[in-house]
Amino acid sequence: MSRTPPSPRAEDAPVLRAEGLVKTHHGEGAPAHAVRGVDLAVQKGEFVAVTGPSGAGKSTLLHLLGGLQRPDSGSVWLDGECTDAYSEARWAVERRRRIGIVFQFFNLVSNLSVADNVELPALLAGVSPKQARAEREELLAELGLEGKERSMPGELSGGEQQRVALARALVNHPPLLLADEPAGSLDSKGTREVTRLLSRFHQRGQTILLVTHDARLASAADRVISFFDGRIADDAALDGTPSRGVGISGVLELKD
Ligand SMILES: Nc1ncnc2c1ncn2[C@@H]1O[C@H](COP(=O)(O)OP(=O)(O)OP(=O)(O)O)[C@@H](O)[C@H]1O
Repeated sequence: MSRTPPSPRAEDAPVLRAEGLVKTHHGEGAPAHAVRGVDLAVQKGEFVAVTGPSGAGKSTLLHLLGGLQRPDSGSVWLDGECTDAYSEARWAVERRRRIGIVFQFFNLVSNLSVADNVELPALLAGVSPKQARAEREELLAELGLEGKERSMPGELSGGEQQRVALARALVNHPPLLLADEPAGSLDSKGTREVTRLLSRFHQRGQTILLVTHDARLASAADRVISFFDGRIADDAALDGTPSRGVGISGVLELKD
């Protein structure tokens, strides 16, 4: 019989916690052991970047943390609450309420205007149309998108579309923002823009977990996790706090 982990609802519980996460993808070829046992806690107000080579399992990890994929084993806690028993519908609700997600290719609804894209998650969460509109206006002004409300996503630059995606992810004031390569399809100007905006939201207290190849983007974080072959190889605060991981060289030695 499987044991349900305890769900302490402590005041100081991490915004996000994962324990023993494992995920293997079964596609056409050999099984891909994308996540091989990950323990992780993200505290309120942290800005964490997960970096690592292509295929290391970074996106899979982010999908597990946001409930977009289910782990084979292990558990995820949101604000101290275990998500093991969450249905798909419950995860969808929690993603609207507690987790904003930004993807590399924006995932905006192409036949909805900028304004409607940003307001949609608020309306789905039961916010009144008046309040959703007010939130949208404030965020679009903050993100330098005034005057673009009636534009369709296809009429915007990549950087602008990513700013709309950021507004949509933040419209319900989620305690946690997850971002999967948010600058992956942008040029260097767009990358600088996204980096600056994430830093600004972080300075205001937004908790962020970001997956990226981009060193500039990772350098905006205050903690960088190196992910290698499905495991955390290194986990270090950028203020000189000693690493808590075994180090990438340690992992390479272990593999040899
Ligand atoms: N849906 C899937 N079906 C089969 N294999 C998958 C699937 N998703 C990911 N994989 C495999 O799992 C491994 C980890 O992929 P993942 O996308 O998590 O890595 P990543 O570190 O995010 O890579 P990248 O930086 O290139 O996006 C890879 O070997 C990938 O091919």
